[in-house]
Amino acid sequence: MAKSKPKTKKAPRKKFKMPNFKLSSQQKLVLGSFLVISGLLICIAFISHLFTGKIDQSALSEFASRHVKTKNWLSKFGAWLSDLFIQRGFGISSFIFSGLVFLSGVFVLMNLSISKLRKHWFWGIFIIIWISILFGFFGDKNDVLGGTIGFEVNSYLQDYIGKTGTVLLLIFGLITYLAIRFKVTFESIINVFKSAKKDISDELSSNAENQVVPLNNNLTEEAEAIKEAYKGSLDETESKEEVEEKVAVTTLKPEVASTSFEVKVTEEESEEDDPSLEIKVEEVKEELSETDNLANKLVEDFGQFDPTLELGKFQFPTLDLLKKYDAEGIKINQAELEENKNRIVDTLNNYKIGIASIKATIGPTVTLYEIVPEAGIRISKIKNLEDDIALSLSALGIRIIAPIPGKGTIGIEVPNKDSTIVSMRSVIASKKFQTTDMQLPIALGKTISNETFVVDLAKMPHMLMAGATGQGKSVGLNAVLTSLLYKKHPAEVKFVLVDPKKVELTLFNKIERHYLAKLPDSEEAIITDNNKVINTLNSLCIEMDNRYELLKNAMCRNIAEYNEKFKSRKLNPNDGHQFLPYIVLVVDEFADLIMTAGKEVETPIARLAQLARAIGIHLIIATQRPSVNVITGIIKANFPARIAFRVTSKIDSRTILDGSGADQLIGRGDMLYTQGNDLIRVQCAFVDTPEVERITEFIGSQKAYPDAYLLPEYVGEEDGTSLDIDISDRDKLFKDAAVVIVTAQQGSASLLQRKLKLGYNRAGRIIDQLEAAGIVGPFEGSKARQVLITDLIALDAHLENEI
Ligand SMILES: Nc1ncnc2c1ncn2[C@@H]1O[C@H](COP(=O)(O)OP(=O)(O)OP(=O)(O)O)[C@@H](O)[C@H]1O
Repeated sequence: MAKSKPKTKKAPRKKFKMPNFKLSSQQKLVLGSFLVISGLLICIAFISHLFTGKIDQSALSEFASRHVKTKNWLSKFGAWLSDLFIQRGFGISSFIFSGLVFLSGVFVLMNLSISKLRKHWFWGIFIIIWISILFGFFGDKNDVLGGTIGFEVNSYLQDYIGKTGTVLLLIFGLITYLAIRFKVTFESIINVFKSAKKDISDELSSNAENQVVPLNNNLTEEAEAIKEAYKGSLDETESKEEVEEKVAVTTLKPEVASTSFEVKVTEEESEEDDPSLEIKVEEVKEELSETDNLANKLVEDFGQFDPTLELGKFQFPTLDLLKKYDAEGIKINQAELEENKNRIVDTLNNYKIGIASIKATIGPTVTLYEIVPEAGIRISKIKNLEDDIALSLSALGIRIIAPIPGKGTIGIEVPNKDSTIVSMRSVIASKKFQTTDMQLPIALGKTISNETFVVDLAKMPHMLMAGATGQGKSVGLNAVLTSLLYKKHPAEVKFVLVDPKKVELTLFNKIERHYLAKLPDSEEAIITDNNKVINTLNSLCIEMDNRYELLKNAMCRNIAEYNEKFKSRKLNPNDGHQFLPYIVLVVDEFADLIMTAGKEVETPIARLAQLARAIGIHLIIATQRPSVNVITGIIKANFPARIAFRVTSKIDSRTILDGSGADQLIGRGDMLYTQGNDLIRVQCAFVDTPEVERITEFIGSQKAYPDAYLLPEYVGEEDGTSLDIDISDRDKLFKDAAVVIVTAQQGSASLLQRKLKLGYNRAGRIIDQLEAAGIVGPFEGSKARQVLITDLIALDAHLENEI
């Protein structure tokens, strides 16, 4: 048996996407029953046409007249429809059409797979046409069997390929239908013939055997009974032999049946062996839980939760707010290239280093010369010549990468005489940034091969940025913030900005109510006072703990999963669940902060850096002095993504990058980026203050939220309330807390934490005060405390009695 070729993997076919209009259960019932009834009516009209079609023919010409009567069981409409489909269309195969309409109704009613229905329709129409052509072959023009279309197609085919050609085409059509629709193969046809042959021969032989069986001796009890019965009803003329023969046939019947069963089994076996047969895997529907059902219903009724709805009309900043620079686009200076190449080759030759080949890649600020040294040259020898090469090229910022990872060449980066500005506009407009599906995409600039460099802050998950003064840090921070403003809706991301220099980030004040987060009692969202930073950082830690609690309750592992679940309405807002925006904490001049606040800042920063990645809080820390007492081991360990602008010493470079290189950069946004392994040289995108101003103004002039995003309140240990039960010493939020607890009838500290955005300690203290006031019962282990007041009226009365 010829083996069919192993199937090669098909390239994924682009699936036709149906427009996504979902029907509610009620709409499905209406549409489904409409289709089922239509299918039946069409069928009735067609059947009637077989009897009344001829009579109705004349009436059809005066169809519009009300007085003209038709005989069709569905009257004029039925007569018209059947004439259209059967007489002028496809003949009697049109019945299949009514079947397809009926089937569609059943599919809609029973909520079956649309793709299967599509298959039924495709093959249904195929067979309608095929049958119509087949009957058209034999019939005449007005024949009900083939219809006009069948006849016309036939005569067309016969004009071009003759009768024989038409017959062969029909046979081919049938084979195609059987092969694809019913998975018939050549082998299976042969098997059918074989089994039929076997069947017949078996039957013949068994018949022959029957005749020689000595009936009288072998009759079973059952046979005896039948024999008796036959005897009773025996016609006088029937002989005894005849009766016995009948009985023998009856008793032998099971044997014949078992033979045919055997044939069936062999058929099945041959099917199993057949390699061309595809196995169909039944899709098993996942059982939905009660909450899933509710969520599905809510989504069906209201659609997915849209966090952007409150600012539904929000418009993202347009590209024309960003400046276009003249000096954009790489210009190739052939003379410079040639000159540098000759110098590199000469310098290396002076040290007896031969070069096999050299290649140049021109970037916005530096050109990378990749050389392949001749065999036998030690790489370290070239690496040691860094200064000599720099001297001979009389250029700053030469960096030697020996070898370039994964390439087997040695790279020498030489700054271009005229560098080109990488504008923010060009990177934002790039396809890479526009089409990215990253969660927090940041267009940092362009690489040496002039590709836009986009990274995902959510994956980093935190970023450390260092560089000497005036080398492009602030511009870098602005580039990061601008990227996010161009890609994220105010509902999706919030910034916490810490700016001890007081001037760098002030422009972002305009978007306070859109994008910024702040402490409830602070006036300014941008934090310039170092003491306030401590509160904010601790508040972020509380927010982190709260978010972890929410994620734990929702059984999600990260913020993306949680938000997805919330959007599909599987989380109940009454349980404190809400859509969680990403929070990006930007700290400029971190060194200054460490100097003034020291450990108090370091601890929460380290906590956030260690834990906050899963719950969507990301840190960006910038510093001028990347010395070891600023970037401590614990901070460094949690900031795998680092950006180094030009630094003044090799030691600084080592602190920030764990290697040299940053000291050889040329400044003005020239930077090295690492995410733990390779160093990538990137020219940072340039965004000027007026551009940032235009963007913030554009956003700030639009409708905003009533307030900035409020972080949970943090009460420093020293100004916290004591556990005293004295009424005057109660927490400020005591009454609010009592209302929350009584309304929810649930005495738990975590409820207070969520509803009032409190830290754990403060919520715990309030619960103790509530207990002392007789509002909640005593601590009951893992269970929530009992609430002793039943409603708000009783609560008011209770509190008044106290005074
Ligand atoms: N990506 C860039 N492309 C071109 N020029 C740049 C780029 N980044 C910075 N510059 C130039 O360098 C100057 C200083 O940049 P920036 O203000 O960002 O430095 P800085 O590192 O923040 O300094 P400081 O720490 O003192 O605030 C800018 O005014 C600009 O002229």
